[in-house]
Amino acid sequence: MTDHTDRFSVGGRTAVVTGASSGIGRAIAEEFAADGANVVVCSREQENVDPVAETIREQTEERGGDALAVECDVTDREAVEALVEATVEKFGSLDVLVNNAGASFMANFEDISPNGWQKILDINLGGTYNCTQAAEQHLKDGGGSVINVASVAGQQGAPYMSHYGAAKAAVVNLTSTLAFEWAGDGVRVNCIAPGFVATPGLASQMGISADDVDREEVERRVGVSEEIADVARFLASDAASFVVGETIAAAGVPDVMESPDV
Ligand SMILES: CCCCCCC/C=C/C(=O)SCCNC(=O)CCNC(=O)[C@H](O)C(C)(C)COP(=O)(O)OP(=O)(O)OC[C@H]1O[C@@H](n2cnc3c(N)ncnc32)[C@H](O)[C@@H]1OP(=O)(O)O
Ligand SMILES: NC(=O)C1=CN([C@@H]2O[C@H](COP(=O)(O)OP(=O)(O)OC[C@H]3O[C@@H](n4cnc5c(N)ncnc54)[C@H](OP(=O)(O)O)[C@@H]3O)[C@@H](O)[C@H]2O)C=CC1
Repeated sequence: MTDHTDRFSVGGRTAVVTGASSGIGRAIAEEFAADGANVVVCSREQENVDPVAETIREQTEERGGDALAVECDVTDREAVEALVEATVEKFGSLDVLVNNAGASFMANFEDISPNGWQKILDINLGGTYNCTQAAEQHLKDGGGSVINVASVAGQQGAPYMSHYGAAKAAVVNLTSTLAFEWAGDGVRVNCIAPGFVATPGLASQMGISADDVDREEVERRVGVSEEIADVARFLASDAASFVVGETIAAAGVPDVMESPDV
């Protein structure tokens, strides 16, 4: 009989999680490590990821998972290549790549400057391109998996996020296209499209602190990072062996379902 516990596990794998100093990326790294994975956590500032790796090492000592913190701006190709090298040097493989690093600001389309537009495309789409290309050979060597973090804003219109929505829509398309190209090499490429998730990043866009995200909203239609991490762990595990090129929305109950009067 199939051991379902093992099929849902990512234990023993090595995962790189970009943008892991905060929010969703941090939760994914912590969840993978708690399940026995080795995780490489990266962000633009070494001092932001060092405490994450430290906490993970303390919490997962008995499970066998380990953590490495690497400073890496995903828009910097050389830094991304160094990230991949550091991963393989430390852990011997790169089995799972989570392209989570992302950013946005809210603005009317007509107020977005060329630099602002390019910046959002570079982080969200360019970063995914850089990391995935740099990791290619290692992913193919081990029959690995890529998990992109897009957004519901990349699947439908979302006001004041035209730059971000366009970038994330491209990530969704890249997911399904690359899944075709790499399926023959045993690499699965999938994507998660979160709705609103209470993170420091979302709060800063809204001009508030993460603790001030409305509790009632949290229970109703704003998720928490761990709910995205659960989906990521499923996609990285053998339980998702037949899931290829998909974008899974994790966005709670849509507004239209809010008040069914029945
Ligand atoms: C139905 C939809 C449901 C789903 C919705 C999902 C919503 C989720 C969104 C998220 O992704 S939240 C998590 C991501 N985290 C963040 O976005 C972090 C917060 N943002 C930032 O840290 C910054 O804003 C930034 C995006 C990283 C940019 O900062 P940076 O210091 O790198 O660049 P700047 O030099 O400040 O700006 C570059 C360029 O952009 C213009 N710009 C910046 N903010 C605005 C703005 N609010 N309005 C208009 N333009 C803006 C800025 O002016 C610069 O352009 P130039 O002036 O040089 O032309
Ligand atoms: N929160 C939400 O409502 C939603 C989020 N998403 C997506 O989920 C992902 C994570 O978002 P969230 O956790 O909210 O964001 P946060 O802003 O809380 O975290 C973003 C992370 O990315 C890192 N980062 C930013 N720019 C770069 C870069 N150029 N290179 C490397 N790391 C970088 C930040 O670290 P540092 O500052 O230390 O570099 C931080 O660790 C993003 O892709 C976002 O678009 C999608 C839909 C909804």
